[in-house]
Amino acid sequence: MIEATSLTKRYGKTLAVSNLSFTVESGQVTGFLGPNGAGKSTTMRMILGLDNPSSGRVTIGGKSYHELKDPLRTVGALLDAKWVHPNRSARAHLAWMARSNRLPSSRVDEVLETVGLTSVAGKRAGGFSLGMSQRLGIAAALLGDPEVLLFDEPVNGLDPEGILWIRKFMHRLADEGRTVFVSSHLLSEMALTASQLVVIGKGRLISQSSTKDFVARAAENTVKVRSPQLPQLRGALEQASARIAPGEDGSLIVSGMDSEKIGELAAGNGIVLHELAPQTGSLEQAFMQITGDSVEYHTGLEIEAEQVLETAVK
Ligand SMILES: Nc1ncnc2c1ncn2[C@@H]1O[C@H](COP(=O)(O)OP(=O)(O)OP(=O)(O)O)[C@@H](O)[C@H]1O
Repeated sequence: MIEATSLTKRYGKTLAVSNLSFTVESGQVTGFLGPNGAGKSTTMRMILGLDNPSSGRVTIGGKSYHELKDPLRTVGALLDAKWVHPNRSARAHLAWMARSNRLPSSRVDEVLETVGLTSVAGKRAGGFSLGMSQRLGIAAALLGDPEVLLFDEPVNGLDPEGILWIRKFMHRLADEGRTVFVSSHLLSEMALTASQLVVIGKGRLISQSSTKDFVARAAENTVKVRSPQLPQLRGALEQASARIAPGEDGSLIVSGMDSEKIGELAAGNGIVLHELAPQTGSLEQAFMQITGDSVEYHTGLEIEAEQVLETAVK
């Protein structure tokens, strides 16, 4: 289990992580979701003792990374798949890692087998595709047979086959009872991979919940309503506990109530409607809205994300 308590990290004037508290349980995949620059990598580095918190604390099984007796047997991580000597073979790379961390050399062939790299184990890692490099990085993370695994944006840049492989592999690790914590900036990807979500924006916690609940919240549709009797309509909606936000051209954007109910409510109160239009956006658009002000910069990936999502839900 990973537990962060009021975790905070400053880099000069930048508050990269701010008062962040969350828990990651074993036996399931937990997604760490946030737009670019939200503070995911910084948090992961703090979990792994590669960065010290400015304040607060993060523990693995109750201990900070520096307090762990045998860190690699407790926690494994994939942060940067290209972190490997290009002229070394996959086997030599893992053997070197095992030796320098006092792990049994017998693990090398075991983990190569686990990630399906046995047949290319003697080849130069420098010639590996991104997908193969990711697998090698995962093999390295598994060397110490750790209970906790951290993956930072593991599917970035992978083809659909590579994405599917990683997703299945994570489920397998969780089914073995391990704690799996995986970061991503794509809700569509996390919706298919993780059963729990820790969502952050600009270093702050936005929500921690089951993926099902977060997706339901993100996908909640709104209804645009226009009426010449706006104050009366607003009053009736508020009384019926609908949520209201101002829209364009004096319209109201209503959530928590579908268009049929709004129409009936208006009719029941003798209110004239000029427009009653359900608004459906993509899940990824809704996610961008939820994390709204917390986006540091947009990348254009949102469009790609929508396409992935649309394929995923078909
Ligand atoms: N070593 C550092 N020095 C100064 N600022 C940093 C450093 N590392 C991260 N930051 C800043 O902290 C914030 C959070 O960055 P971080 O890389 O943790 O976000 P992220 O959610 O992992 O995003 P991305 O997916 O884009 O890497 C950003 O504003 C970033 O510029």
